Amino acid sequence: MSVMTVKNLTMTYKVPVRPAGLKASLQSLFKRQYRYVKAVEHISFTIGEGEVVGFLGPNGAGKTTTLKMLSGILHSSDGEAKVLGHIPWLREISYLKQIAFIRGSRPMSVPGELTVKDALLFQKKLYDVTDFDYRRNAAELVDMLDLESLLPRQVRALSLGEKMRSGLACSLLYRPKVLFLDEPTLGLDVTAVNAIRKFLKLYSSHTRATILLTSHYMADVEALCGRIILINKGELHYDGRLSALYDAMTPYKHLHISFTDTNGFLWEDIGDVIHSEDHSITLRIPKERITAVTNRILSSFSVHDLLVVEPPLEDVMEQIFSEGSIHK
Ligand SMILES: Nc1ncnc2c1ncn2[C@@H]1O[C@H](COP(=O)(O)OP(=O)(O)OP(=O)(O)O)[C@@H](O)[C@H]1O
Repeated sequence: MSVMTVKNLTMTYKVPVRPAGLKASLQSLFKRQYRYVKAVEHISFTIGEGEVVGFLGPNGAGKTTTLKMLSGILHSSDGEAKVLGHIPWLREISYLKQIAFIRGSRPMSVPGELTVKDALLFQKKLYDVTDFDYRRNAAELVDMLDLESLLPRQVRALSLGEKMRSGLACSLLYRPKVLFLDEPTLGLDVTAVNAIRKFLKLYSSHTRATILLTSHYMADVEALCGRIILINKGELHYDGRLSALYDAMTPYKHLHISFTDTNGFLWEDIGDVIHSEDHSITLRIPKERITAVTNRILSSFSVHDLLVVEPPLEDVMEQIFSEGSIHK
C-alpha cells in the first residue's frame, strides 16, 4: 500500500535582494527586488508502507526542502504530495499526529531546563497520548534507546548523542506512522552512531513505520535503506534498489588481499591498485574477471586473506554527482 505519493513537487524560494550601500538599501525598502532559488524541481516518487528509503544528494540538492514540504513546514510552489492521504502543507492535526520530522541538527526542541522525563510527559500532553499508550511506548523506547539513566537529567546537560536518543524517544512517543529523518547521525561519535542505526533498524521492523532518511554517512544508508532516491540540484536522478545502483554505476569490484610474500607478483598486470601497504593491497577489478584474477592470485603465492567487496558507496556517489548522470 502506498503511503506517500509525490508528483512534480517543486519549491522555489523567493529571496529579497539587499543591495550594498546605504542609498540602495533605503531605496530597496520602497522597491523590493527578489531573486528566485529553485530548490526542488518536479520530483516524483511513491513510497509504500514500511519502506525505509534513503534520500540522498550533495549539499544544496534540495533534500531538507523536500522533507520540510512533506512534513508540512513549507508549502510547495507547485506539484502535489499526499502522505497518509493528507496534503502535508494543510497541516491538519490528524496528519501531524501521524508523522515525525527529526533533525540531527536540532535533536530536541524543548526548553533545556526540562528533564528527559519532563520532555516525554510534555510530548504526551501535546500529542494526546493515552496513559496506556504512554506507559507502553515510553517503556519500549526507554529500553530500546537505553534511556533509563537519562530520564532525571536536564536536557541542556546532555551530550549530543544523548540528546539525539532522547529526541528520538520524544518524537516517537506517539508512534508516528511516517518518519522524516534529516541527518539523524550528524556529528555523533562511532558508539552513538551505531546505537542510533541499531535502534532505527529495530524500530522500523518492529512498528512497520515508513522512513524517508537523509544522511551524508553512506554507512547509515547501507545499514538501513534497501532503496534510495538520489537528487541533485533539485532534480531526481535515481530511484531504485541500492544493489541495482551498484550494478549500473560500477562495472568493477574491490579485491582486498593480505599476504606475507608475493614472490615478485606484478599487480599492475591484473588490475588497478587502489591502495597498497607492506603486506596488503586493494585492487579494482572488472566484475567479469574476478574469478579468473582470484584463481591466478591463489595459485601464484600464499594468501592470508582475500575479500571481494563493492566499492565504497561514497565513491559511487561522487562518481554520479561529478558525471551528472547514471549509466543504465
Ligand atoms: N530559506 C531559504 N531561502 C532561500 N534559499 C534556500 C532556503 N533554504 C534552502 N535554500 C536553498 O535551496 C537549495 C536546497 O537547499 P536544501 O537545504 O534543501 O538542500 P539539502 O540537500 O538539504 O542540502 P544539505 O545537504 O547541505 O543540507 C540550496 O540552494 C539552498 O541554498
